[in-house]
Amino acid sequence: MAPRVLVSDKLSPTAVQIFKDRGVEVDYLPDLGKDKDKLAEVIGQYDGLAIRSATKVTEKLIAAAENLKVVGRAGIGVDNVDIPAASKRGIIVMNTPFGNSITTAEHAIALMFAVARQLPAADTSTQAGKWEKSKFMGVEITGKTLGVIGAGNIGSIVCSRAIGLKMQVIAYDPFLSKERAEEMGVTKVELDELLARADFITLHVPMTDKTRGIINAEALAKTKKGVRIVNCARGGLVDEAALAAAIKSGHVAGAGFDVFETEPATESPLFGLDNVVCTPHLGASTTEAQENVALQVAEQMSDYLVKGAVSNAINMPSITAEEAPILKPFIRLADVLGSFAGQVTESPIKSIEILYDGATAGMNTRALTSALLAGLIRPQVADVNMVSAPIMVKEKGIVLSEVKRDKTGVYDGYIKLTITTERQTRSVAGTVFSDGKPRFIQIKGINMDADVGEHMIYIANTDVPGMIGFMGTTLGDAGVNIANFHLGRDKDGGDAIALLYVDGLVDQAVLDKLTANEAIRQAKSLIFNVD
Ligand SMILES: NC(=O)c1ccc[n+]([C@@H]2O[C@H](COP(=O)([O-])OP(=O)(O)OC[C@H]3O[C@@H](n4cnc5c(N)ncnc54)[C@H](O)[C@@H]3O)[C@@H](O)[C@H]2O)c1
Ligand SMILES: O=C(O)[C@H](O)COP(=O)(O)O
Repeated sequence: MAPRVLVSDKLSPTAVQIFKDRGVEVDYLPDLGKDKDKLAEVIGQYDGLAIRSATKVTEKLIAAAENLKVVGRAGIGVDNVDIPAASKRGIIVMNTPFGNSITTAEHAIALMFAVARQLPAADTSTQAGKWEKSKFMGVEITGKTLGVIGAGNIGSIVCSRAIGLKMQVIAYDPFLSKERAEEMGVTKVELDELLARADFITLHVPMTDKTRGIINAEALAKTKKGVRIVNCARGGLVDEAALAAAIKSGHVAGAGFDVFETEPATESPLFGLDNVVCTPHLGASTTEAQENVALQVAEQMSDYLVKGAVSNAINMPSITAEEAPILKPFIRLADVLGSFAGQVTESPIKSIEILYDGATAGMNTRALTSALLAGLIRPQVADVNMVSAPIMVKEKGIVLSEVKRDKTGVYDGYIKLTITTERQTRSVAGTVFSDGKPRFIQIKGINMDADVGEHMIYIANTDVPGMIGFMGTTLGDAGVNIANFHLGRDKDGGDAIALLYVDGLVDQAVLDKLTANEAIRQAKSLIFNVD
């Protein structure tokens, strides 16, 4: 029987044709995404669901989706999909990472111009028969400083367009290396400097716990008087109420918003304010971008449903059916090693070296490297996947090297990741035991044997007596239950590390109590995907 796909948001007809051409039955019901009850009633009949941002793929919908195998997002952001819930049910979530980047960057530039020259208000006034020439005094863009928050796919295109407009471009992005910034012709700065210097600010970051409210009242207070702010990324990155207050006070001169805290946005503190230009999440809405993403999503979903090929999956590595059973646990290991390094590293990465020792050297190291890079970048870029991670690493100018060698030690095979940042070099190695589970076997050159839990604490300390007791008591007093406690120290006995497998996420206040002990240099809460 042919697989069945439901298209529940407005997609280019190209998608429907591709599904049909590839032997997939397709129902095109573009308004269904807005009716969650009706959608839940019918979703059980489908193998695939093709969406944009209107359909919310919630845990409840997934529970009703008995036959669903793949969700295809014709676009970039998958924040409307409950990925952990989908993963738990074995549903692959795919996106189309690059198809609408140019279009969205152009929309951000368009909003910047619209705000600089008050175009919508001037248009309304002129068409109303008024001729208010002196009311609509604008500002030039040439020579002004543009602060770009997030210099990834879209942000970097905005940078290049702004440079073409003769703007000075400064960028804040923890994952942007100085070399890549130089190559792009932009100056890498910290957030506070960007806020203080920018005449225009534009946001191009994903929505994560770190970026939610990145422009809040406190950040706005650090901006230059007369700043204009554009948000074409995700609603909630900017605190709309705080921005509205700053516009009313005259501190912020204008704002261009395509995305809102609640969408569809029927009300917002920004609505009705002078020199606020709003569009209804139109960033990706051009004929070209919609053709790109529709074509790509239909091809990817059909390839999966008909041939079992996986590409651009957020929650699943791309591997063939034959190699899957052997590779899968090592893919998990690679992801865990990358994720460990990504979570403990706080400065831009300059180079990555991956050593494949013994059995791992003979495996599909491309897939392993992609999984490792996805794990490494995920703490900064939530929507990264195995396909987009290597491209992102390349675009960021990070030097990547792989070394393969014959078995050298007691393990049949292991993977070692060494990353060099502007501040230090850090390494982590791991293997897979016969139970199929990943283990950390070395961190910073210190041997250990630690299994991987969903919630862990990493502690780096000086090797002095009493540390185990101190850690145990501090965590015990805070009600943190320790499932497993792994220790290691270097040969000379100077440095020690501990990896604790705990029952849940540990508050920063508890970690601060640990680092208050002068023997503890770093205490970090880590989360791993253990599915
Ligand atoms: N308005 C629209 O219709 C529309 C269309 C497409 C994409 N988007 C949104 O645009 C945003 C950017 O998309 P993209 O494809 O460029 O993503 P991307 O992953 O290529 O780039 C995001 C960049 O943000 C950086 N970053 C992550 N955390 C950061 C932080 N805390 N501070 C500063 N920088 C940080 C990353 O290092 C990365 O370089 C996403 O939120 C996406 O969902 C909106
Ligand atoms: O993340 C994206 O790709 C954009 O937000 C576009 O969303 P849309 O497909 O609903 O226009």
